[in-house]
Amino acid sequence: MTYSVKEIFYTLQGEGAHAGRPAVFCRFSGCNLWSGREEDRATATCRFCDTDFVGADAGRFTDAATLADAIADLWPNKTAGRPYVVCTGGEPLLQLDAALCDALHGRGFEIGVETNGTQDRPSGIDWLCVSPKAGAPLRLTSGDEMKLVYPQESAMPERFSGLAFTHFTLQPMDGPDQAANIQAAAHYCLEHPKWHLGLQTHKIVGLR
Ligand SMILES: C[S@@+](CC[C@H](N)C(=O)[O-])C[C@H]1O[C@@H](n2cnc3c(N)ncnc32)[C@H](O)[C@@H]1O
Ligand SMILES: Nc1nc2[nH]cc(C(=O)O)c2c(=O)[nH]1
Ligand code: SF4
Ligand SMILES: [Mg+2]
Repeated sequence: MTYSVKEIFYTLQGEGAHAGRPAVFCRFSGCNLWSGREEDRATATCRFCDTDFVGADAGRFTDAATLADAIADLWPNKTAGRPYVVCTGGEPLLQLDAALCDALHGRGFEIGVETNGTQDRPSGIDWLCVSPKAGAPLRLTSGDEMKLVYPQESAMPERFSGLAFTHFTLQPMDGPDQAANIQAAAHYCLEHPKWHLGLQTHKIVGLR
């Protein structure tokens, strides 16, 4: 298995129930719901993406051990705090497999994943965060966190609130309507306390 990786970086998890936790991010190249090209955005299945995942700027890794080593190299202090890696993208479940999970566990990492939920999961994921997209079939209907970007026509929270997740996070959509979306998401949570408001804190702090 060759892994195409856009970027690997150390930061704070900005989103969801683990917000504030130091983590190495591994952003895989490519997504099944958008090509990543601006000229395709208007006709893509997922049209609000805030991320550049085109190209393998960090490299093509021909085996799991080499990629796991590159991730482990960025963890700052090998003795304090459980090392945490967040696999994202693009769509990480197009590439993340059990061999890479094993290699990361072998280096002491706890493994978080950010996924659009359209692909099956390999074994070995410790924290699965699913973020469904309107118009894309949802295959992963259970996990640790449901993190819904709000609002999305035809993917409103009522559709997902009965699924088997431990945490339900409503994340306001960034873009031209961000201020209104934050207000609307906050009020939705007040009226539906199962859902917790989740802001993209790395953008506030100025971290990647
Ligand atoms: C860039 S995606 C990569 C992982 C995966 N493809 C997914 O969609 O979950 C990482 C997270 O950012 C969220 N996201 C993407 N664009 C956003 C935006 N404009 N506003 C708020 N959240 C956004 C996604 O829903 C997802 O939870
Ligand atoms: N700091 C930080 N936290 C994040 N949480 C999810 C992210 C993502 O793009 O998947 C992300 C990201 O891009 N940066
Ligand atoms: S599914 Fe995720 S990576 Fe793909 S376009 Fe949507 S937000 Fe971006
Ligand atoms: Mg991001």
